[in-house]
Amino acid sequence: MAAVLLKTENLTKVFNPNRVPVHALRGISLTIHEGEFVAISGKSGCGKSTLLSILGLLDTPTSGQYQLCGADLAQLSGYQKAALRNRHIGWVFQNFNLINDMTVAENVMLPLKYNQAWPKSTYTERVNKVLNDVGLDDKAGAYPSELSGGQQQRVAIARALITEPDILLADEPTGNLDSQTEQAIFSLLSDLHRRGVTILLVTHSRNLAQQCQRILTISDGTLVDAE
Ligand SMILES: Nc1ncnc2c1ncn2[C@@H]1O[C@H](COP(=O)(O)OP(=O)(O)OP(=O)(O)O)[C@@H](O)[C@H]1O
Repeated sequence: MAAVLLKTENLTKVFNPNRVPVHALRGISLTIHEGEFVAISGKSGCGKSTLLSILGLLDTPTSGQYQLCGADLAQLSGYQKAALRNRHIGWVFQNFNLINDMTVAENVMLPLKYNQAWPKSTYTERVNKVLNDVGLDDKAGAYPSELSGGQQQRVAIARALITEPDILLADEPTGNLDSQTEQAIFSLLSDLHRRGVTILLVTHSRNLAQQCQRILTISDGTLVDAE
């Protein structure tokens, strides 16, 4: 059995607890193992992004337990959580989040500067490798504005992969792309999964979710179905 990468028990998230409370998550318990490709699916507003933000250490739960790579998050300081995030998690967002006045290579290299694990002498080699992995080796010197949406998302995926994270968290990564480019980006994620990357994908698309190994369906902050 593959190792457990992340495990939650009874996670809740309440926004605006002192005004009009919004119960975004109402007790989510799940386990993700190394090597899985899992979709988080459900209607708009059901809590998908809130869950992913907590799993990716961009937000904290109101209550419940969360263990990432064996570490209990409740026991860690903000600094320790940031270190854990840099070491274990790669993020891909719907709107790419590239820095427009940096080249593709500079964007992709950025996470290495916040991660002590990689000596500076290896940066160029690593950038070339991940750009090759996403099929963009000829675009290292281009600026984001010179690329198509699909190419920009490939750059964002390369940037997420450069530190060899244990898990890739993708929040609607194809939400801004046409259907043909959506399928191409999904194929890239599938290919990365076949090469050993663990992926958690938030998607509205039932079609994409059904191409993953497992679907976690959320409704009104609750896990209703695990296929
Ligand atoms: N910062 C916030 N403050 C208050 N309420 C919030 C905040 N963020 C999210 N919510 C609420 O929490 C609920 C879950 O939101 P979330 O963004 O997780 O849903 P989602 O499933 O990702 O939706 P979508 O598919 O539309 O992106 C919604 O009711 C939303 O309005």
